[in-house]
Amino acid sequence: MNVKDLFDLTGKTAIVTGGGRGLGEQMSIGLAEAGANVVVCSRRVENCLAVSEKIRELGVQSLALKCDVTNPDDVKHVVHETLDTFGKIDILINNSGATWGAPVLEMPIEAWNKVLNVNVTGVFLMTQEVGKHMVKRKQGKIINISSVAGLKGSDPAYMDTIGYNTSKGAVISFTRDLAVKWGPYNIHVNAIAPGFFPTKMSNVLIERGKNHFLNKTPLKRFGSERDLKGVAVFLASKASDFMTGEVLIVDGGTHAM
Ligand SMILES: NC(=O)c1ccc[n+]([C@@H]2O[C@H](COP(=O)([O-])OP(=O)(O)OC[C@H]3O[C@@H](n4cnc5c(N)ncnc54)[C@H](O)[C@@H]3O)[C@@H](O)[C@H]2O)c1
Ligand SMILES: O=C(O)[C@H](O)[C@@H](O)[C@H](O)[C@H](O)CO
Repeated sequence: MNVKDLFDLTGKTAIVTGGGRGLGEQMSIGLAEAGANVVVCSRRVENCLAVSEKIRELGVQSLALKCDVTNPDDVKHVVHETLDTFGKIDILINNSGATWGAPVLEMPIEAWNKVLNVNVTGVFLMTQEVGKHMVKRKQGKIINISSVAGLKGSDPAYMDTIGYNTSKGAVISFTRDLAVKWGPYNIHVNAIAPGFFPTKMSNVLIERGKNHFLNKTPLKRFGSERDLKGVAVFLASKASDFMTGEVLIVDGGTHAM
């Protein structure tokens, strides 16, 4: 198969959670540029509508749906609407995420539960619902957004995020175990561990420790809009058909240091 065909997503259907802004928006656009129809969902449907509009301008179809990934009814609704409109789901990107900064001894249980709920339970709920369809069809690509923070501890002067780091480590364990369980169903489950990308979530950290983080990044810059979408397209496409249970680190070399 020609390499361009390996990366082609024409006719595929993708769901991206938290697709209304930040990295989710960038990856949604990337999948659409590669030919996929994309369902953009998030808590705020206004953001999703704007991203859907951009996607339709690329000549593919898009739906914008409200979805809190911690709410099983919302998750079911997204899967139902997607199947109703497109008849199948080929790709799921579990991108929604939340964080909370507090020293361990001061971390409120409510914040801990919220972070774990969105970042871990949300990934589970969405995967379970989409998986019912993918397992039956014996086809699927699931991409979970972890973080470099899930692979190592962070400097508390800049990132005191015990719940976040824990949740992103859990996303990697979830990815590996599910890859083993669903490999026989021809479902590929991989994770991406991004380093620092300026978004609403990370801007406060970047303001606090720009030089600190740049010093810890061999490529001496933060991730940009073009740095993640190609990786997402790769993991969503035939080009990665012999990969599952893998974590791709996209961090300018931070983890290598
Ligand atoms: N920006 C970075 O440097 C960086 C690095 C590593 C990993 N990540 C991860 O990338 C993902 C996207 O983050 P981002 O940087 O674009 O930040 P962001 O805050 O712009 O995006 C987070 C998205 O998650 C959605 N979300 C939050 N709670 C939700 C819920 N309960 N239900 C549904 N959607 C919900 C938000 O609406 C938003 O669309 C997150 O999982 C984050 O942990 C980001
Ligand atoms: O939002 C995130 O997940 C952060 O950007 C982390 O991934 C940092 O890059 C890392 O922890 C630096 O030490």
